[in-house]
Amino acid sequence: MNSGIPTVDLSPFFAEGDDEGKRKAIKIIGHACSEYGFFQVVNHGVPVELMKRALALSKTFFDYPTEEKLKSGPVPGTPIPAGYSRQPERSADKNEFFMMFPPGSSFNVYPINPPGFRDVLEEMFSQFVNTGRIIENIIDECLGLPSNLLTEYNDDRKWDLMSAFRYFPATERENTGVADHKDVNCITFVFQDEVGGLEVQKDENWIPVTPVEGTLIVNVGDVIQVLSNDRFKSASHRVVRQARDRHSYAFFYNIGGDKWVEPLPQFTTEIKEAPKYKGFLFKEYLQLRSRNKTQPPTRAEDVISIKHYSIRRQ
Ligand SMILES: O=C(O)CCC(=O)C(=O)O
Ligand SMILES: [Fe+2]
Repeated sequence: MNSGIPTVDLSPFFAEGDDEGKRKAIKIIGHACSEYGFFQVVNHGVPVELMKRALALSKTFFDYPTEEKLKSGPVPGTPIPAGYSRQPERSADKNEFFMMFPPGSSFNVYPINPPGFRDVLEEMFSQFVNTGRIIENIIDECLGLPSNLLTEYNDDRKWDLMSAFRYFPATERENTGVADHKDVNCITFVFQDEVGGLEVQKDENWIPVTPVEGTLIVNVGDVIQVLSNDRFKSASHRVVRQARDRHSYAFFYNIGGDKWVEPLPQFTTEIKEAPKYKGFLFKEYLQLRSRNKTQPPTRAEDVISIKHYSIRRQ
């Protein structure tokens, strides 16, 4: 099925010896990351049955009355809203979500019902971390970096997070599920139910990503764009609401907040190219980005994106 973005079979990375298969996959992913910033994967290691179960359980959860869902709302005073939340009324984004940090994190809040939801969420989280490592190694290869460079740099898994989303049906006047944005993190995984609605911007066009069961959508975020000095792009994407409720999961393979992010020497000094970004502390960027939501600027040009750090040349 033509879903609009390239599809890659990751099975060679789970078997010994298929070097030809690996080379092929690396070639498609390298091309996809520079042209689209997005691709999708099959045979990615996350069990398809687990993904289906996760969607079924989150649908059950989001169908509960609000007061029931709010029992697993964020603990007051925690810096990040783990558990169940709904986008603020004035936000353009119209969705509710359940967010978690790595299993064992003291921020996490889990609902008692539906039974099994917590186990499935925790299992999904660990599976995503494994697939994240594989993609990270592939990105090293695609970019011609020493193997393990990204894994050694990205050695703090505490900042990873996963969300289950429910988007409300479009109305006659509004259809924004998530307004267009670029992800801040390293690598994002998304899967959506059969309703669909995710769209990726390429050049001036919005490409709808057709839902295919068991497929994971992968995109590179701003961190990879900066490290690669724009070799790989963090693409704008959005969710357009449909006639029916739409459910999805997103996993954000992040980096530690204390990491310094700047173009790697392999793409600057070593090849005598100018850096396109100044360096920054990751958590400072996260803070600026979260302000876009908590105190939305009135002028569109004041919304913070990775351009905030770009070095403009005459
Ligand atoms: O729900 C989705 O399909 C994607 C959500 C998304 O882009 C995000 O949360 O950054
Ligand atoms: Fe996103």
